[in-house]
Amino acid sequence: MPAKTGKEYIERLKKANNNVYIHGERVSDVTEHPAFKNVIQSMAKLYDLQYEKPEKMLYSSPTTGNKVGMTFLQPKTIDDLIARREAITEWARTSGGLMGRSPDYLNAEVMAMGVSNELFAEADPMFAENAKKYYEYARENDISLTHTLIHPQVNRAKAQHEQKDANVALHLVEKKKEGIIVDGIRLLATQGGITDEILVFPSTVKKSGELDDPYSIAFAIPNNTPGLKFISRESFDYGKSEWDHPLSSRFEEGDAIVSFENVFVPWERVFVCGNSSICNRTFRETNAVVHMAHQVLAKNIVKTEFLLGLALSVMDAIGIDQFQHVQDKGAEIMMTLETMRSHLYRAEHNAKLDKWGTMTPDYVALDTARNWYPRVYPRLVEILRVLGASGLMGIPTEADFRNEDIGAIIHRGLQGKNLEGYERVQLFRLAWDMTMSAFGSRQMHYEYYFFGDPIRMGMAYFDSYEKDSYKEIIREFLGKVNTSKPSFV
Ligand SMILES: Cc1cc2nc3c(=O)[nH]c(=O)nc-3n(C[C@H](O)[C@H](O)[C@H](O)COP(=O)(O)OP(=O)(O)OC[C@H]3O[C@@H](n4cnc5c(N)ncnc54)[C@H](O)[C@@H]3O)c2cc1C
Repeated sequence: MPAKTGKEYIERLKKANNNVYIHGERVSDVTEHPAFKNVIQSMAKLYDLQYEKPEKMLYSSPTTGNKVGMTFLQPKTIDDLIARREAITEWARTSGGLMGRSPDYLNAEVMAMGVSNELFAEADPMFAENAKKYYEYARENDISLTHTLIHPQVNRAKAQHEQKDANVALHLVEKKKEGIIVDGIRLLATQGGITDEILVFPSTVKKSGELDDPYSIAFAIPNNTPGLKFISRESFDYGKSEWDHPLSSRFEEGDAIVSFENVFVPWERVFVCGNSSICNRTFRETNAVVHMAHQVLAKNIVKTEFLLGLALSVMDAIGIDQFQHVQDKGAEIMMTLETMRSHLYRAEHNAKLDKWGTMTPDYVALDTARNWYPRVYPRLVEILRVLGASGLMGIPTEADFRNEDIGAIIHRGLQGKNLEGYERVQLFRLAWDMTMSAFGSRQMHYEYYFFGDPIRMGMAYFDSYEKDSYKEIIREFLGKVNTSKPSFV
């Protein structure tokens, strides 16, 4: 099957009738429900874009010759890497980088695990074959994916097997002839229920010991598998117009708790079965984390461009761009953007073929970028908030502008240096939705926790960083100091 269109994406969701709950109710059709229908339209536009720009968004499948999504490509050259990133960028631009879980993120994971599947074979060659076949299946059917990596936050001081109710977290219940039975809760599936399938994988950061083997599983199943429930948090899409809520009304992806009640997973969909050692190494040894970080960096560059454009427009609108601290804050965003671009350039141009023949970006560049952005993004949001000041609260709605009594008053009273009131408020509503609305606050939280807990990610970064050569510089420097050690020390 060739890459899907937006219409096909929506039809599949309707047909699947995933078990989604929100605001205390079972959703009968996510494609029509106010909490999901708008983001589903945005997702559909991504799939349509594949056919609007086929030269950029599609390539010929190596197995069927069908035109499949470029974001599934196994890059074999630096040009391939760049082509895949350009497709990622094209998708990200449709939302200013605000759809964090557009399908390319998990397409990169599925690709990497599918082609670098040796690790899964350590337990049984069948698991490696499963990963390979799943990549082909996802690519050929343009499967949209959600994923869940985290155990519930019960008691973080204890391993899963030590929890007072050790059956809360998703765990292996039984191995059967045809597959496995799993039961329990996993967090937190962004786009849960508005995608075709779910990937269950270990955390990218947290490591487990052998006693947590029953919790150490990886598999992929359709989102309408019996026993699977997506329990969504309340929606931040309040059904407002695009003028009022320019981001929340289109890009509110939703986050869901995922409940598995004795769910059956056929063996052909299992990649890791009760093996903490393999789980601990999955993301790094398959290079999945590298290809996912490449997608994330490309997306975050688009997001930073969007934020910079917004900050500069706010400066223009209220005539603050000549003030020193305002320029300095603008420079901070610019330097962030340029640093991210440098990481991307280094990642792509220092890429090397891995042992499976995949052109793999420079991991140090990407690891640095993925550790750094969660730290800097809250600052970028703060800058926009500080520059916007009262303008982020003086934001009447579109309906106010249409009201005969007050429309003309606010149109005049809220004019800017270069904009009329209606246009200035529209701009500031965008800045508010990016920073302070429920949607904007979630974006900040999301970026902070995107790849895992930044504190533990930072510890892992510190641990894996090559340090000896730097200590050697100091040893050598001190060794050249012209002195002689006293005989008594
Ligand atoms: C908006 C949003 C969307 C998300 N979407 C997804 C998704 O689509 N799929 C998915 O799988 N996950 C998703 N997540 C979850 C995300 O992966 C986690 O939030 C992240 O990995 C951190 O884990 P946690 O939330 O369990 O935090 P916890 O591990 O519970 O940490 C809570 C706090 O305690 C501290 N802490 C806990 N344990 C330790 C320790 N051992 N050492 C030091 N400090 C510790 C942390 O530093 C942190 O400050 C999402 C999260 C958010 C906020």
